[in-house]
Amino acid sequence: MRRYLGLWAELFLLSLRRRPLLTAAALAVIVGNVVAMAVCAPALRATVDAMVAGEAPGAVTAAAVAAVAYAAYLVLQDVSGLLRSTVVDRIGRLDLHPKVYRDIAGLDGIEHLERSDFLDRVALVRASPGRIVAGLWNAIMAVANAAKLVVTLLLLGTVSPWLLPLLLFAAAPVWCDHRGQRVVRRVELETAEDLRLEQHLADLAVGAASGKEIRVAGAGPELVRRQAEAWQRATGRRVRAHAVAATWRFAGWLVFVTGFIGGLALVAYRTAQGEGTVGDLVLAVTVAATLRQTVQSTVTSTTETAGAARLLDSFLWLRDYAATQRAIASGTIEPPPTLRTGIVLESVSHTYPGTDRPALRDISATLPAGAVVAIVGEYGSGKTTLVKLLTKLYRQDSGRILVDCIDLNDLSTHGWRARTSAAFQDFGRFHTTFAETVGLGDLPHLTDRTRIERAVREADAQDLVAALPDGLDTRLGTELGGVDLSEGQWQRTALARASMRDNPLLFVLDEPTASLDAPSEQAIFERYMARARTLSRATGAVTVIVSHRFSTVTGADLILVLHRGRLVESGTHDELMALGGRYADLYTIQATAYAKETTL
Ligand SMILES: Nc1ncnc2c1ncn2[C@@H]1O[C@H](COP(=O)(O)OP(=O)(O)OP(=O)(O)O)[C@@H](O)[C@H]1O
Repeated sequence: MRRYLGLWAELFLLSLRRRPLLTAAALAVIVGNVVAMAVCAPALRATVDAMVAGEAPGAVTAAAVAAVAYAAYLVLQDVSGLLRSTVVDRIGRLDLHPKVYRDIAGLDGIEHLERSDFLDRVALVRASPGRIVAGLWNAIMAVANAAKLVVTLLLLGTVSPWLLPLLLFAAAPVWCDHRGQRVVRRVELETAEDLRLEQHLADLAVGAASGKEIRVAGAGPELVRRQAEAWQRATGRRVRAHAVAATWRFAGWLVFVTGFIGGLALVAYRTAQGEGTVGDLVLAVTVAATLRQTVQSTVTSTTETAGAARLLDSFLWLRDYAATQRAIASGTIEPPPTLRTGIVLESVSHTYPGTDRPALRDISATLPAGAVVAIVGEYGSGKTTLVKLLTKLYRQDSGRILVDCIDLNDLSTHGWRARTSAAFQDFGRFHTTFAETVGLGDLPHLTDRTRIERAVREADAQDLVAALPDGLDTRLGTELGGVDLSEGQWQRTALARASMRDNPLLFVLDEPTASLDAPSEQAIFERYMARARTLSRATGAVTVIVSHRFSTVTGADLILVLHRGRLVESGTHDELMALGGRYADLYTIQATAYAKETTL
């Protein structure tokens, strides 16, 4: 609870700082609403008593006060809702959420993007913009409603202490409503899976991604039948649950009406006996009539405040996570202008969070300055993991990575990234203009046409650009009215993006040609080998190429062979072939298979 109070205090100060007028107005309206309610019923009683006593001026004044208070109560009630939703929306969407996104996007590593507990929480927080701030205002409303309840009880007490049990009768509809809602919520939870299934089947049946397969297989009608079945199962149970809730609500109202009539009969009896005034009777009727509403609002605002706990927990967890990561993430040393020694791996091991098996075990190797280093190995052998460590997307569990004798952990992440270029196998598809999608590879040169055109040439993508309707200015991505590209064409945009920086110290190509045909792949590799030589002369850059196809990397200066997370062999192509070990075996198998393919 202390953490929530801390968060609410912080949100309240944020609201006051960012929207001072709106926040103050919302608070003033809430307080005004409580005051108007406290004034209205006693003013009505005074009006009736003055009329009965024949005091016309007093009756008129009291009636005017009652009318103004009642009008103010109604107007402020409406305005309060409006102001609260405005402040919640503005602070939630414009101030709080962008801050959370900045915090998350600003994290150095990508561990969080591959953790399901993190992604679940992000999804929850994203789906509820404003609900975190609404939690604060629900808490304020819970306090205001409790104040209204106290006022109501005080007023009833002034008529007769016997009216105080009316609170219990007023609580009956709220309790019954709660019971009914519990049934609805339980059934909603139990049927959520059926509805998710229904949604999934609907997406499959009409979605573009699966459209071809569904049509060829003729599975459409079957999918629709299963979708309808899931829908009926879920909605049938939900309708029945709502009927049960309605019965509970009716029973609650019956109890309240019984108590209400009893209470009024009591006050009427006392008035007839001369123990109270007619004004008391009017006050009792007025206050008792609003009592249920007040109890209901108090319970609703309290329940909503408590109900937001899961969301608040997720939000606080994300913030803590971001703060912890920021605290450990970055070093401060700027990378050297050029590499002299290179990159040295000393007994590097890494296990992904939530897994038991190390993805890399005890890797020691030297990646000399200016060298082209190929990392080869079978699926899941740890190639990409090694690349993720070199680009500081993850931090190794043990061992050291030295860049010209400086520990990579001590290098400024921002500085190291500014001197790193990379094309990954799971490349991004940015739906913007072709020029921008390439220019994003080096943000300070986002609009530098000469550089973009050069990067396009390096990725051998000139023919692709020439075929686009507006050349470099063509918008990509059909959702935004642009052009869609094939897998291989998207991959070329990623390669061009990775070619934007002209002075990297580390140049990574992680399966950069997996979506390209064999001749394009060969041409690209030759081009990037040449680029690596140029970079090597300019900055001593290390070029790391990850590939499954051994034939493409035979020209590398050093080949590292990984197997189940271990470095099992290293050397040049000739050395490894002479060794006759794992590399030689796999190379021969691939070369034979390729030769068969080409002679068929
Ligand atoms: N984010 C992650 N969380 C947990 N385990 C992971 C994660 N990424 C990779 N792994 C596991 O680590 C091991 C090495 O994966 P890695 O992606 O480095 O292999 P790879 O050699 O690049 O494979 P591929 O050739 O298929 O790309 C695999 O067993 C993989 O399942």
